[in-house]
Order: sequence, then structure tokens, then C-alpha cells
Amino acid sequence: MPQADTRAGGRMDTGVFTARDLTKVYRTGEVEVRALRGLTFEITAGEVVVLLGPSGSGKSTLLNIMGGLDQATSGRLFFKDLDLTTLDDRGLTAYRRRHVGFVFQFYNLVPSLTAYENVALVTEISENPMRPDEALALVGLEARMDHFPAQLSGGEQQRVAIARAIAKRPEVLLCDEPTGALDSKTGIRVIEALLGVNAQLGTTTLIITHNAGIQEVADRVFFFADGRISQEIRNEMRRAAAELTW
Ligand SMILES: Nc1ncnc2c1ncn2[C@@H]1O[C@H](COP(=O)(O)OP(=O)(O)OP(=O)(O)O)[C@@H](O)[C@H]1O
Repeated sequence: MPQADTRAGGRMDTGVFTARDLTKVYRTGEVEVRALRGLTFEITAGEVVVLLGPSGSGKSTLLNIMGGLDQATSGRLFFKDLDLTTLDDRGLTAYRRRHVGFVFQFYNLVPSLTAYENVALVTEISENPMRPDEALALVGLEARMDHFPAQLSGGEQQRVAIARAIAKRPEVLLCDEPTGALDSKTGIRVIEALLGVNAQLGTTTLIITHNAGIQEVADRVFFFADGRISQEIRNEMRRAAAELTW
């Protein structure tokens, strides 16, 4: 056992996330899919990490487990002091509500509510939220608060979804293909919004993408292959979103 696992709580001191030999096996009838084959990593507060790799290599599986949407099969995953791998459904739900914001490829906004009201849906049930207009200002949409989703572009809708995800001030923002449905100009604006939130709130941010160009805005890049992190790169200099092209 590594030393970190034998101390009280078994955690590392600096990690927001600490994973040790994390695996996930999906069983459907006779078929077994080994989606994660032993991941060990640490992510520190405020980091921006981009996850790249072919379809089926395990990126979403990892993000879902880190977000408390799914359970690992074996290994350990700590969020600070909290061992996510020992939590039951109720514990995972509490963890998710308190600490995690999600952004997905499709924005899942309520069409009959304005941008403001979509964000307010979350702030009304959170402990220490920012105001919906503050959250929308953080993603540059203060002038569009009263617009309905159908009156906004795809990128603007995604920025509303980001405002909704960060309005409860989560420590972690998990993004699964946030620019997947967008053209490059709009996608860059969405990445800019994510980096702006990271800079202003210090939110630890993970971004899954098929767009290799986005790796340049990350502190670190995890390359996935066949359920493993096959390579990890640390960028000495993070590129600004405005400098991206794809
Ligand atoms: N609920 C599930 N039941 C069974 N198998 C699953 C389930 N979810 C994912 N898998 C399998 O686990 C493997 C990893 O899938 P995952 O979605 O994590 O990959 P990914 O890298 O995110 O792919 P993509 O880039 O296409 O989203 C794949 O073989 C997938 O078919």
C-alpha cells in the first residue's frame, strides 16, 4: 500500500482528487467491458486538466466516477478527505450536490425559462450560491439574462449551462465534450468562459474533448488509451482561449 493509503483518512494533502489503481468493469449479461484498467493520478486545486483519447477509451467513465454519478469497481478515489469509493448512493448524491458542477455536450436548458430562470433553478436549492445575474456575468451573458434558450446561439446556451453549473460555487467543474456541438468560433468562446471561471473562482476543471487543439489551454493533459492514461503532459505555459484555432 502506498503511504498515502495508510494515514488517517488515507488522503494526500495537496490533492483535490487522488486516484489509486482505479478500475471500472461494466457487466452486461455475459459481456464484460473493462472501461478503466487501473488509473493512478492526483489533481490539485485550481488545475485545468484536458482528457483526450479515442472513443471508448474510458474518459466519460472516469468523469462520471469523479462526479459521483457512477461507482468504481476497485481502487480508491478521494475527493480531499472523502473516499468516494466507499460512499453509497445517498452519500454520492450529497457529494455531487455540494461539490460538483457538470457541463455536457447538450445544454439541457429548460426551453420555457429565461437564461436567468434556468440558473435560478439551481441557486434556489443551493447552500451558498451566487446570484443568477452574477453567474451569468461570469460567462459574459449579463445582457442576455431575459432571453429564452431559443433566442440564444448554441454557444450562448452552453454558457448559460456553465453559469448554471458554477452558480452553486462548486469546487469541481466536470465538462464532457462542452464544445462538441459547436463551431470553432463559438467553441472558443465557451472555452474562454470555462477558463474565466477557473481564473476567478479557482474551480478545478476537467474537460473531455475530441478536439486536440484545446489541450493547449490546460495545465495538464491526460491521454487515454484502452482504459488507461497512456501519457500525461504538463504545459509550462497555458495558451489563452483566444489564441486557439481548430
Ligand atoms: N453503462 C455502460 N454499460 C456497459 N458498458 C459501458 C457503459 N458505459 C460505458 N461503457 C463502455 O466502457 C468503455 C469506455 O466508455 P467511455 O464512455 O468511458 O469512453 P469515452 O472515452 O468517454 O468515449 P467517447 O469519447 O466516445 O465518449 C466503452 O467500451 C463503452 O462501451
